[in-house]
Amino acid sequence: MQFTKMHGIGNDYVYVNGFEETVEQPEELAQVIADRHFGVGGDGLILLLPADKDVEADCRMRMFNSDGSESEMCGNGVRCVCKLAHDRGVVKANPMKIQTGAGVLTLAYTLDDEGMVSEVTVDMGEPIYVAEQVPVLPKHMKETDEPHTFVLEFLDTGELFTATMVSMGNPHATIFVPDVHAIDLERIGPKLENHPAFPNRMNIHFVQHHSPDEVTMRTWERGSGITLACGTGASAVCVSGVLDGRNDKKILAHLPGGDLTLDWREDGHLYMTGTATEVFRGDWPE
Ligand SMILES: N[C@@H](CCC[C@H](N)C(=O)O)C(=O)O
Repeated sequence: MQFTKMHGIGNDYVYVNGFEETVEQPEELAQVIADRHFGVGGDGLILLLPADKDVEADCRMRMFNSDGSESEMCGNGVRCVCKLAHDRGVVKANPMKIQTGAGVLTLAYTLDDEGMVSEVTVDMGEPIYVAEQVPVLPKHMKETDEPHTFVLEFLDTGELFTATMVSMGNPHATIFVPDVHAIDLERIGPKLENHPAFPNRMNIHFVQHHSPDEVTMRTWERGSGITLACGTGASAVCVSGVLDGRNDKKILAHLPGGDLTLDWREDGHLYMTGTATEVFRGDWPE
């Protein structure tokens, strides 16, 4: 089976072109192929597939975290799927329509001097910020004055975290802090991901504002742990900041692996712009 290693600002996945290859058990494959010591290495596995027959789209993305769990969406991944589909000659449409677990998304892209996709703007659709739909279980948290913001408590240590909940098709909790680098993400991340308030677990983001249009964020991803970037997460961060009155509707987000631009426009849709990069190709198993 041929694979391609790609990343969106350091959020790296092993990609398989399902127009050419068949993957029997993606949940199992994700765990072994994404292993950074015994496999190719990555934050998970992403498949480029034909769209379902009853869906109007150019192709389909399925994404699996490194623990084998499937997520509805991956913002950095969908930009790379767009690049893979275009650069391999599978889809040439621009804009391109990609079926995901969060619906059919529209992506517009620019090409580099060699005619390969370099930067992609994704219409991420309308964010969801009704707590029950994220989903979160309010009975396990303390309410605040904002309907989408709750206080979470660690029962063992008594630590409190005020988090704003937004779904971009997948669930995100954003915690605003004065210094993002002071957070012990390795300790706190898994405890928040698996908090009883989150029936489907949770992607966790700590965010520091520099100004109303510039933030730095660090992420603990559901099913993958610490990653260098999260595109759905950055989108949720932008929306959470607007809901909490902390930032403008258009922001620049600095993530450990690079930058994304997020724009929550008048049409109610969130637009994310960033790069997509191919690193190498190979055969699995060798
Ligand atoms: N890194 C991704 C999100 C991947 C899925 C996430 N871990 C989940 O389980 O929802 C992104 O760029 O959005």
